[in-house]
Amino acid sequence: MSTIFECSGLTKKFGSKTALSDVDLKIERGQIVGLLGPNGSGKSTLIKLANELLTPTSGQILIGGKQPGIETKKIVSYLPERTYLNDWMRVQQIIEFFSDFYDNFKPEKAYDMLKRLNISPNDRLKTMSKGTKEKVQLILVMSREAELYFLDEPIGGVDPAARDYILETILSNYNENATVIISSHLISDIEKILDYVIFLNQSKVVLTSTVDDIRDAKGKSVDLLFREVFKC
Ligand SMILES: Nc1ncnc2c1ncn2[C@@H]1O[C@H](COP(=O)(O)OP(=O)(O)OP(=O)(O)O)[C@@H](O)[C@H]1O
Repeated sequence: MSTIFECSGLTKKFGSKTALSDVDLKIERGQIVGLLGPNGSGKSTLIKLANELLTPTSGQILIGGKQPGIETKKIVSYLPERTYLNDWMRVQQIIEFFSDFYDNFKPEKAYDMLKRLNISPNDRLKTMSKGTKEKVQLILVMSREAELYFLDEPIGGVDPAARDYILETILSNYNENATVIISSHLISDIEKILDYVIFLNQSKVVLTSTVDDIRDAKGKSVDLLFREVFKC
């Protein structure tokens, strides 16, 4: 295994507020990683720093051995917490746009996943429900053959019955050497697909573990451990 993402001494302050404090992490290739923590713990800040939407106050990030920049954007596919797509566009037009923009975007994958989730490529985003829009955005992000995927709260608006199916459909399409980092509050829904978890609390990493270790050594589900660690 080789490292796809690492950060050392990573700190982000907004004025007097510290959103991330001296975070050291190393994430290997070929894993699905849950970035978990209560509201305001720093999950989105970490993901935004990795995608250059923010710059660190101090510390360093390396993606595939390189600092975030043009080269890392080629290998990273990012689903932000808020939509950035023009919602008057039809899904088909967005797929054309992504095909032009990203060398590693595979339109056939996008059309296949849309079909499996019963979404018409002819529909405009603005006519879709919140959950369907989320599905479309996730499909677009996962249709790139990236080395690292960042999914910031990917299925919050999707109904519980559809979540498993979406996670399976989307993950069945991704290359097993790639790494997926998912931030989510829906731990019981996503934990079945996770290999590794990072717990953040109040801007710091409080636990990193393989999911197998949590289940075997601690005899707990990730959801139960999360509830214990973050009990109010
Ligand atoms: N642009 C900003 N200006 C000021 N403070 C910010 C900004 N962005 C984030 N913060 C603060 O940094 C901290 C971490 O925020 P972040 O959005 O990373 O948390 P999160 O773990 O993603 O939370 P949630 O689960 O609610 O999405 C919070 O206290 C938040 O208020």
